[in-house]
Amino acid sequence: MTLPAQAFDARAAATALAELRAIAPLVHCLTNQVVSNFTANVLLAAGAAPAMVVAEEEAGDFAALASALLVNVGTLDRPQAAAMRAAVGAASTAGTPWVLDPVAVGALAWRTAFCRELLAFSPAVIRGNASEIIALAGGAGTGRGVDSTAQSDAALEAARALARQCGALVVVTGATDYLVDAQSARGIAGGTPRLQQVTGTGCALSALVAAACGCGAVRLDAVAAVCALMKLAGERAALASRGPGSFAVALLDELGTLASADLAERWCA
Ligand SMILES: Nc1ncnc2c1ncn2[C@@H]1O[C@H](COP(=O)(O)OP(=O)(O)O)[C@@H](O)[C@H]1O
Ligand SMILES: Cc1ncsc1CCOP(=O)(O)O
Ligand SMILES: [Mg+2]
Repeated sequence: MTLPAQAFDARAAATALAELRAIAPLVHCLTNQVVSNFTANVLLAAGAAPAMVVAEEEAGDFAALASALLVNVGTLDRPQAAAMRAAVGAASTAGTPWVLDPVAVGALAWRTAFCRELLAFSPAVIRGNASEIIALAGGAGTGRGVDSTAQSDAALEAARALARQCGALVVVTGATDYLVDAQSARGIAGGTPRLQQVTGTGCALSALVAAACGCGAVRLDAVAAVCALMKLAGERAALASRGPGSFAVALLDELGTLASADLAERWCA
């Protein structure tokens, strides 16, 4: 069975993006070594404030005072796992919303068990590619390292099961991004395959999702806003660049300069 997906509310998303830029949420990032700098720059470009506070001794304190927390297991090791446990525990106690990016879950047993352990601490959002979401929900791992071998619509049922299991909003990205909760699914089509040719766009999007969660009550519109923002910035950057290097630079420029009203213009009929 395939879940029917509704269109997202692009006008409400435009409003939510303007609010995010006004609030400039402080995002505590526990992320992987590959994408740390790029993630910080994406958050800054979009109007949020990044901070990578990584020591186990400090991660809990900072998670308690940040607007939101990102946990990304891309280059997970023992010290980082300890810092993540401290941060997620403190975030739960303090009411800081946190986002899980289950990079390469399904491909590797230790990180798969670790992410499943963290689900008990109620992430606000889980953002992953289709293979990761299918595997985290208990299906067979179909990924190729950090990349998906499945289309995002193939993960809709898994996303629904995961949302029901842990109460999170589940975001499955791909040619169409889907926002799935226990009751509904919303789709955002667009973007460009070029987004897959620069490492860290998915990871940076998860950080933007955390920023969206750090703007008050977790709202579907705010998460949709940052997904749409990445897609539209990618479309524009593809037109303004001549390869992966200039695309990455152009993407940051577009994330910073795109007007919130542009989201409504792009996706409203
Ligand atoms: N085929 C595609 N066409 C358009 N946009 C895509 C495509 N694949 C991925 N994206 C976009 O690239 C970004 C990263 O998504 P994805 O590649 O699924 O994550 P990950 O890097 O975690 O595997 C998202 O903004 C997503 O919408
Ligand atoms: C290449 C790589 N290896 C471990 S984490 C990572 C970055 C993955 O980034 P993304 O999932 O956003 O493409
Ligand atoms: Mg990727």
